[in-house]
Amino acid sequence: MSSLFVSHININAITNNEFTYDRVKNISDWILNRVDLRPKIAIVCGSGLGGLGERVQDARIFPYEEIPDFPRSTVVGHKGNLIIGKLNHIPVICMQGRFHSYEGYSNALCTLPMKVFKLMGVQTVLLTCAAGGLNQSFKVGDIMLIKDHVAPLLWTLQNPLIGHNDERFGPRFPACNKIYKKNLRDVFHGIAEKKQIELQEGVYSSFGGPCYETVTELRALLQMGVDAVGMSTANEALVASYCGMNVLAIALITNKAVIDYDSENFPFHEEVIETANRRASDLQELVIDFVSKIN
Ligand SMILES: O=P(O)(O)O[C@@H]1C[C@H](O)[C@@H](CO)O1
Ligand SMILES: Nc1nc2[nH]cnc2c(=O)[nH]1
Repeated sequence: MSSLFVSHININAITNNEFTYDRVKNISDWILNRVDLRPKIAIVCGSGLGGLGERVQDARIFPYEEIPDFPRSTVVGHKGNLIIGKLNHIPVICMQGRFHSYEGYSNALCTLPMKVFKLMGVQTVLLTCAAGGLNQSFKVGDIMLIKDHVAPLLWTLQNPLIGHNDERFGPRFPACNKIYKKNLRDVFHGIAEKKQIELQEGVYSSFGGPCYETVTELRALLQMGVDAVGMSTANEALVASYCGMNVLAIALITNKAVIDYDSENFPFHEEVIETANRRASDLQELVIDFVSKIN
């Protein structure tokens, strides 16, 4: 049996037909029956950013493999734990590791946790990710608030909302011009200013991976106004917003996207993890303050 196997669920199912309301409710009830806390804030830790999970106090830790119908994490830098506890006395649910389409999961499966959060009563989802910096004024280690996305996979049958639509999750035709909430970005800017941590804001683009981009792809994205590139987050933001939850998304610029055909530089995952580890503590401090502010 493959380690990717998830009981009953076809991990390659392109449409969300596999993820009925009852099935998602079953997962959410399984979790709620094991904890007293009722978090209103969910946090997803991106590549190398799982250290935030270790800051959660009074933590109940559920390895993904224990949760019924939940996918497994297979990527270095993604531990694969769902953690429920408190950050600065505020109840939170934290994913120490996310799911990517390059792991062999459909986007419908990658975004299943957003629907679980919705049924658990979560109101705000804070997504973090590692990304390559395309904006030439960005430096490795910069923290960028995502204000919008360009996600070609979501233009295809890999859109996680394709399939049956259950209005208890959200509308058939969701608007996408206000996915990343401005009021939450404003709060986050205020916190960063107080802590004197420089913050960028920009457009994130995500691809399925696992390969990084070609020079020409990156140049085209630059022309479209993209500031950073990754392999996740846009799908989760879409589904969280569709489910009526507020979204704040943060990309850590872990490497420079190479837009020079003759450059000897190239992106690699160890650099991504190393930068994430180096900048983890600033990001954690910002997130912990943010959680207290919006609760
Ligand atoms: O899970 P995120 O989006 O933070 O991780 C990015 C995308 C790939 O998983 C990995 C590539 O280095 O980093
Ligand atoms: N697609 C993509 N994902 C990343 N994740 C971290 N860095 C990068 C990058 O340069 N490109």
